[in-house]
Amino acid sequence: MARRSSDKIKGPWEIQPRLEWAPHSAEQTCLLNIVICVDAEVRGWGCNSVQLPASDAQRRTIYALSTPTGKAGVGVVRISGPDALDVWRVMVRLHSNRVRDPEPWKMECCRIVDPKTEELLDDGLAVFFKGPRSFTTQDVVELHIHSGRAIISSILSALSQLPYCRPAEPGEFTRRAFEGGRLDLTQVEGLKDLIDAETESQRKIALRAAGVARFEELRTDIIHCLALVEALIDFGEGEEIEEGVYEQARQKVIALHQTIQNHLSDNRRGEVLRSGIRLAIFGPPNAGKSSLLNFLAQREAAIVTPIPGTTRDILELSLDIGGLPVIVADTAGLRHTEDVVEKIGVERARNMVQGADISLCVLSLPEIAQDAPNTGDSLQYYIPPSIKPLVTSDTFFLLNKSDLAPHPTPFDHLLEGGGNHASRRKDRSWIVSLTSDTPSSEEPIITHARHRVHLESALRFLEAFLDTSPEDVVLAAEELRYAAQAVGKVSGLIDVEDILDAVFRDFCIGK
Ligand SMILES: Nc1nc2c(ncn2[C@@H]2O[C@H](COP(=O)(O)OP(=O)(O)OP(=O)(O)O)[C@@H](O)[C@H]2O)c(=O)[nH]1
Ligand SMILES: [K+]
Ligand SMILES: [Mg+2]
Repeated sequence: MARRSSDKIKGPWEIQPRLEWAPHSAEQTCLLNIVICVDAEVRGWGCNSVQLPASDAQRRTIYALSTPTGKAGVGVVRISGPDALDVWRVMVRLHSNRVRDPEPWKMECCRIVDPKTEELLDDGLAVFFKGPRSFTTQDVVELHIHSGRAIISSILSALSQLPYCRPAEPGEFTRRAFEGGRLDLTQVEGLKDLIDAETESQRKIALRAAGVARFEELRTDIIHCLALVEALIDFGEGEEIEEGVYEQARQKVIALHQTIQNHLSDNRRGEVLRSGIRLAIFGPPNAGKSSLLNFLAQREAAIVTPIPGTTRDILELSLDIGGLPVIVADTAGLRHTEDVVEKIGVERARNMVQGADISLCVLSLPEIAQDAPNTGDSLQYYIPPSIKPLVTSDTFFLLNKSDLAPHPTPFDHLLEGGGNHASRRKDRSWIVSLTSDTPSSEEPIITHARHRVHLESALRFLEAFLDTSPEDVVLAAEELRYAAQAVGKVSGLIDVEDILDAVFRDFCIGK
């Protein structure tokens, strides 16, 4: 049974996987709803921004297999660059046998041939996307072929013989799309995450990033404020410009400041969802930690024996729990020991627990029940001394081996009631349901540490604007310009002047 040491769960979001753990017999099923809440101060989120190859000055034509290698119905070879049409001319033979250039954006049945020998490589489909109306904004040819190892390699090697073509680097098609203005940086990151997304929630977050460029909206809003202030510099209130313009800008900035602050106080949900939650299983020896890990993994990943001190090193597994990526670590049982190897294991276990986002302490219910004669006492009196220093308000407890415990146990009161508490079922199974009081706030938009850094800097510039006296219009405008640039860095667009011109023209209609 898992139970949080504090009643209220502060975390803003939750996982609600339903674990049905019945290591010993079907009758003693232990149903467990773990709700994992991650608090603001999670540690160690690295910046995982996309690594793209260096810019290709010559913009040569590149090619690659765009679908996974291996046996499949269809594989797609993509060719992008100024010579894509030449590739078509030397390798694609239309079934109609008519010699003509492709009709753009139309799928055509064709034979794909070796450019030198005219030898047939495969029968398939081909389509020509005329730039800039293509993914990369360049001319693109796609060859839809039968996806077999031999066919794929014959087509790729035919392409490699063409002097004007070279194999694409990882991410290079996307890079060209970005450089062609087709995607902004957040969309590129979203696309990469989408390809990498292993679990459902990650997929959703990635889709969101790829679809909505929310940062662009923010930036445009800041630029609107800037336009208002710039208008004052150029014309001066009361003359050609209506009264109260500065105040209008101020109010907008206050609202924007709030919006950005809300995004920043998302407790890093977006980043956590992307990189996975680190869950450490710990507790005294023989409590059943490795059994729990094996249950979660649905396989015998860790060695389980009745001998205390079985696990020594840390065993980490990446799991998908309720659609969230969770990195679960099994650790050595915590106890004082003179054994050199076990000692190191215990030290590693402590460090792991301290570095984890969530820790789950497994205790043997019969063992702690032995020392707990009084019903109604809090669990914390019975936590073994070796465990206590690692227990925080965010530690979950799992009271294991309930099948061996006396009935009633001194801890039944902890497990009664519903909602945020645990409840006990009549059939000796247990349900613990810990749900967050705080409804999940808005969808997170910050999925990379890089976004956070720029948003924080934008926030500081907006604050500086609000602190500037309206007399100092020029200085105030400068702060807004910096704020827009900071947000612009998220999407990789910093051409503030261009947008400013456009917005400014609109704003000054007739003045
Ligand atoms: N009866 C009963 N036995 C259990 C339960 N869970 C685990 N065990 C047994 O308890 C023993 C210890 O289990 P492990 O999973 O190795 O315990 P551990 O906490 O990983 O132990 P160390 O790695 O030595 O610290 C094994 O014999 C398990 O089969 C349970 O719920 N009920
Ligand atoms: K053991
Ligand atoms: Mg173990």
